[in-house]
Amino acid sequence: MQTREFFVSAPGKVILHGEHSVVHGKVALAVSLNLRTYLRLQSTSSGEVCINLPNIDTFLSWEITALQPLLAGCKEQDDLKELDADLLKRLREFTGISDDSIDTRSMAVLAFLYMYLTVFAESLASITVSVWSELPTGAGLGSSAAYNVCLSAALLSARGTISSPLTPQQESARWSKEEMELINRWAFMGEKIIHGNPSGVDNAVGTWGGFLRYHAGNITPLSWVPILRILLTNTKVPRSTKVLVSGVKDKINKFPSIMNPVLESVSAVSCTCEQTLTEMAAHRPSAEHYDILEELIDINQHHLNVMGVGHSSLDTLCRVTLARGLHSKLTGAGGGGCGITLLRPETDTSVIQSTVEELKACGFDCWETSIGAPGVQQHSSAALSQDILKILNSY
Ligand SMILES: Nc1ncnc2c1ncn2[C@@H]1O[C@H](COP(=O)(O)OP(=O)(O)OP(=O)(O)O)[C@@H](O)[C@H]1O
Ligand SMILES: C[C@@](O)(CCO)CC(=O)[O-]
Ligand SMILES: [Mg+2]
Repeated sequence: MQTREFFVSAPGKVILHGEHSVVHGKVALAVSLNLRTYLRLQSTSSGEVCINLPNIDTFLSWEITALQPLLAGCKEQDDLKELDADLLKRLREFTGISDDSIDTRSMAVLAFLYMYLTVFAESLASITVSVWSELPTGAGLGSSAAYNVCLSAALLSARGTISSPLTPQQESARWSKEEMELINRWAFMGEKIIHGNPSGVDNAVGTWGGFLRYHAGNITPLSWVPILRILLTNTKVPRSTKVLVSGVKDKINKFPSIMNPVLESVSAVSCTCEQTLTEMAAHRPSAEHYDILEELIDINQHHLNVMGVGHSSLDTLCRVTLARGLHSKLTGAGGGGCGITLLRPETDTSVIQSTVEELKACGFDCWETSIGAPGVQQHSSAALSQDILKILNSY
């Protein structure tokens, strides 16, 4: 390992349509956000692996010699489809993290240690990894995926499995298509640890960035989309993607003939939305196009409520925005967390301001966001803001 210091970042995401249904093989539309997770990796000579996660107040280190026995009997990870269940079991015993834990810190530590051990299986390296994010943790904006994509890119580069694409002249650089595919596949392993049964859409957006259609593992970038204005609201109600995803699965198993048509209908919403966006990009976006997008948002929000992933805070968001003619739905796993509101080009600034004020008065965070940010990148320290550097360099 030659790397002495290494910076990477990956974006969060919003799902426009298809959350939960996408776990069951249906179509989703998702887009990257301008909020990112940043990671600094340093090679050290301490004989330890250290992880600093200031967002979740977690600072831990382990002796490499204590971790080495966990790898005994480990198989080579070539297909990256399934987790190594025996290694995960040993890791859970080692860390004292139970199978049913959804604790924020435990999940982050388990995902890190699993990825570290499997990437560096041949020779465990002495490194310090620090991660800090602009994304709210566990709020539906893909914080887990951005975390896993950063870990995957940094660990694979430090190990030499993929290149370090940054040249001395560059501030930011991206990996080749093949390398990004590998980053995405390893990040998916981390998502499996944190989510239980992820579809892969979140790590795909974190890796590739931009606007994507995701269907049963197939990723199609959508380059022909109009510029959409979106208001993001964080209800600040905590929830766990893992619990919500498993709740939907239970409902499908209990009422297959009722739930399967709902999933199918959400898939049709995604496809109709994609068709409408393509038309909007090809011609001038019209009021009728926006009417369709708004109706699709309403239909999907009702479906998500049927799946059991709504929350009274999200009902409040929908009610407050609808009183001003704006349409909202939850985004990500739901159960609280974040919602999106579509702004029409003609929506008056005063309407947006009063909506934001009323939502803030409900105790929510609310801001107009910008979408379509680049996917995972390597950075020079000069590319990062002083604030971010200060946080990452303080460990
Ligand atoms: N900045 C971070 N530092 C450490 N751990 C993080 C960070 N961001 C996310 N995580 C890990 O990811 C978990 C949150 O994942 P979860 O999937 O529940 O929410 P999300 O990814 O924000 O939302 P969604 O999956 O609905 O988009 C946290 O509990 C923590 O384990
Ligand atoms: C709820 C879900 O559909 C999206 C979470 O952002 C889960 C997944 O796709 O893995
Ligand atoms: Mg997540």
